[in-house]
Amino acid sequence: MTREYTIKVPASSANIGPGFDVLGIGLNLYLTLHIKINPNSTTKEPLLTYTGEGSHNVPLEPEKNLVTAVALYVLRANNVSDFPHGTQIHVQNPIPLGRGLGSSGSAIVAGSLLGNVLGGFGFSRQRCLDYCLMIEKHPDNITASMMGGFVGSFLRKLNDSEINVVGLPLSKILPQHGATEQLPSPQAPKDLGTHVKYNWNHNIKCIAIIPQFEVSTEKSRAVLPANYSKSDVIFNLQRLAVLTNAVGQQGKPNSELIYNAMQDKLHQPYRKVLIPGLTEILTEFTPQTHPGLLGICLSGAGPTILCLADSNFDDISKAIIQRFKKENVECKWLLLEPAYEGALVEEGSKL
Ligand SMILES: Nc1ncnc2c1ncn2[C@@H]1O[C@H](COP(=O)(O)OP(=O)(O)O)[C@@H](O)[C@H]1O
Ligand SMILES: N[C@@H](CCOP(=O)(O)O)C(=O)O
Repeated sequence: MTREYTIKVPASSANIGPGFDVLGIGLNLYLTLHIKINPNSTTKEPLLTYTGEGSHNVPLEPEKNLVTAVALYVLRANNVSDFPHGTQIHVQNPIPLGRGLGSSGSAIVAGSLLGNVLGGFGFSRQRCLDYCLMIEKHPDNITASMMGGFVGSFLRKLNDSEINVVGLPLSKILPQHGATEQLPSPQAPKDLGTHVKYNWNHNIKCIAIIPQFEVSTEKSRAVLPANYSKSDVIFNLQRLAVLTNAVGQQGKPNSELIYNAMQDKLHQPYRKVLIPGLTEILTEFTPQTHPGLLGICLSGAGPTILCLADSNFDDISKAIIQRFKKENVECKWLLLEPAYEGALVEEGSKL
């Protein structure tokens, strides 16, 4: 019998200022997969189609495309060598690539859920997250996309053999396109990620101001220092602790508290070399200069700017877009809110 599924995975904004590699918010902008499996089909290769952001340059070969490569990894790690015959997958992607809105994290989460569905493994979301962590290594964006809401997460302490497995390069984890012989796919250790969901005041919306240029997460991590001073680490830890409570307080959000708790010394100052006007924008826009603004930070690895706000969304966005124009950077903007439920897998599809 033909089986059909839909997988919906939220975008994310990671870090939220002080929570580098720790905090993330799932956002209501969804990467969606429509899947149909016709077991009577003799077609061996899956048919992958794609619309939306990245449609001109995302590869469609199953071993090269990030979504299907991750699905294949999950299948092979669980002794299923290939996609079921007659698999069709249509990807609809509204998440801009390389902008700090977690496009790759969402693709990895979608891929792990796809592998789970195709293999009929019945894994929990927590277990699917283990496979994502094998690939993404930092938990903030994938945990937000998988679990939804405003989350804090860490990777648990690993023993020596687990360190060797989790530390494997992607070339030893993901299938290699065109390789005559595939290496065995390493099994993911269990319960790698631990997370908590914080409260969120539903009056707080998320404005994403999205520059029209890409910064790869890899490049944006490469500009960070190997070590930090004690005072900078303490600066972030103090704000992180306050922020996780401040945005969950009910009633009128406390803009002074949130704004100050979103300051960071661990990643944003170093990433200014990749994003024209970053430091100026983060300091010039405050709740005093722009009423309604509650806090401002770099979204993920950038270049998107995330503003938390409870009113005047249009004015705040247009002012930041104007400021970016001075740096010859064009932007678009989206008014988003947390995707409280996280990733969803439903029976039935539009294929
Ligand atoms: N839906 C998708 N399908 C396939 N590949 C994707 C998809 N989304 C993102 N990617 C891959 O991830 C890359 C962007 O990842 P990254 O540099 O981490 O930026 P981001 O901040 O958007 O996650 C893209 O260039 C592409 O290779
Ligand atoms: N903590 C990571 C988050 C990367 O998120 P992305 O949305 O840019 O993929 C980092 O800051 O490098």
